[in-house]
This record gives sequence, structure tokens and C-alpha cells, in this order.
Amino acid sequence: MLEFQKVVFQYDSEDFNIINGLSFQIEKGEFVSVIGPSGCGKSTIFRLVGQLLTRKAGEILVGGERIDGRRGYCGYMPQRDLLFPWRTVRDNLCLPMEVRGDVSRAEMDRRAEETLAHVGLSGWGDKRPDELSGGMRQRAAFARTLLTGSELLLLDEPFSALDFLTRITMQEWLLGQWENDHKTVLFITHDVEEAIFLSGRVLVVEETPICRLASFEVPAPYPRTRACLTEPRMLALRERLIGMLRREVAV
Ligand SMILES: Nc1ncnc2c1ncn2[C@@H]1O[C@H](COP(=O)(O)OP(=O)(O)OP(=O)(O)O)[C@@H](O)[C@H]1O
Repeated sequence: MLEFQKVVFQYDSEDFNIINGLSFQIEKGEFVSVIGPSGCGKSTIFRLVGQLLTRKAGEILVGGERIDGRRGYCGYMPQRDLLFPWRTVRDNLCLPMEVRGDVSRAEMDRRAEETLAHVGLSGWGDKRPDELSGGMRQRAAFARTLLTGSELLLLDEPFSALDFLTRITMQEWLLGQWENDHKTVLFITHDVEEAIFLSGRVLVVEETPICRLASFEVPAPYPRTRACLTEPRMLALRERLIGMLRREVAV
């Protein structure tokens, strides 16, 4: 579903390649997390997939085809929900369809209502975002990401601003969504436990410049509950990943 082939990228203001010959693959329907220390370049990978940044070399393929010149092949959900405060929740959800411009107003509203119901927000379409709780706003933002119609979802620390209880509730909610629709999800987080609870595979940024990602299979079948986090194999993986991240930020 997503493939990097020897991708190289440099920010204009920097004198080195932050991404330096990176190759990796994500299969269709996988839930994969990317972890690494702050500032190592995780979001840069997402920006390259979304063509918000242009690589210097290498290829990025989605669904086996080069991304260049294409649109609508991925949905992006940033850390902050970025819902427009002056729009109703429904009109926020309609945005990706408005941008595409390929469906009528009535159809946009129908799809928005359907997706609101899907994320447990029936009846909230006429509200403004500031009338929703943090968790509800994130669900609305996720619904908007779904309405891009893309099979590949890039979720960039979507729960990091939430309080602990809302956060674990949202993790369980997201896992339930994924277990139903099996979209391909690439998920950035700083939280090792969140990564192993949600993912089938965890990719670790071991160094900057990023030349490779270390890949770890998560040893727990789906469907999952939080109880799996206390299993010895999961605890061992958690400790191993924390150890790797500690080494990277050691001073
Ligand atoms: N527009 C830019 N110009 C120059 N440098 C940038 C730019 N955007 C990001 N950087 C730098 O590139 C590095 C990687 O940034 P990026 O946002 O990809 O990291 P990250 O791993 O996602 O960080 P965090 O976990 O804190 O969100 C950082 O050192 C950052 O300062």
C-alpha cells in the first residue's frame, strides 16, 4: 500500500539530508506505528507522503503507483484537530468532499451524517467544534479524515493532547474502527504502550539522518483488549522499545 524506495530529503535551511536513502513498505490493511525521539523526522515522513514536501531523490509509491501528480490517495490527521471553528461539525466533515468537488451538496451532507453516526456523533452535526469535548473533536477530525475516501490514513499523534482517560478510550475506539474496516494506518506516537496496543508492527527511528526503520512485530492477535499489555511478550517488547528510545536521547 505504501512503499519508500531510497528516499532522500533535505530542508532548505539545513545542510544535511534528514531522510537519507530510506526504504520501507507497509502492506494493505496493516496498522503500523512509527516511534522515535522528538525532532527525529517522523512527521517529515508523513509530509513527504502527502507531497507537502518534495523529496530530493528516490520514489514513494501508494498502491503500487508513484504519488507524483496524484491527489486523494491518503488522508492525514494531525496532532491538533484543525477543525474550523466557524464551521459546523457537519461542514467541517464536508471539507474534503468540497475540495474534491465531485459530489452534490445533498450527497456531501448525507455522507457527513453517515460518517458522524459511524464515529458515534449522531446529532452533533449542527454544533460548532468548541461545543465538543476533546475526544469528540478528535472523533470528528477522524471522521473528516475518513471522508477523504482514502484507503491509506496517516495519523500524526492524534491523541497526544488528550487527558489520560480520554486517550485510552480513544485508543480502544480507534482499534475498534480499524478492526471493522481494515484501512491501512500509519500512526505516529511518542507513547510506546499506545504503539504496541494498537499496531501489528512498530517501526522505530533509530537515528537521524533516517536511513532505515527498525521493524518489530507485535506479538498479540486481534481483536485486542488492554489486558494484552500485561502479557510477558508484550511487556518484553515494551521494555525493548523503551530501551532503544532511551539510548537515542541519552546525554
Ligand atoms: N520547515 C522546516 N525547515 C527546517 N527544518 C525543519 C522544518 N520542519 C521541521 N524541521 C526540522 O526537522 C526535524 C524533524 O522534524 P519533524 O517534525 O519531522 O520531527 P518529529 O520526529 O515529527 O518531531 P516531534 O516528535 O517533536 O513531532 C526537526 O529537527 C525540525 O526542527
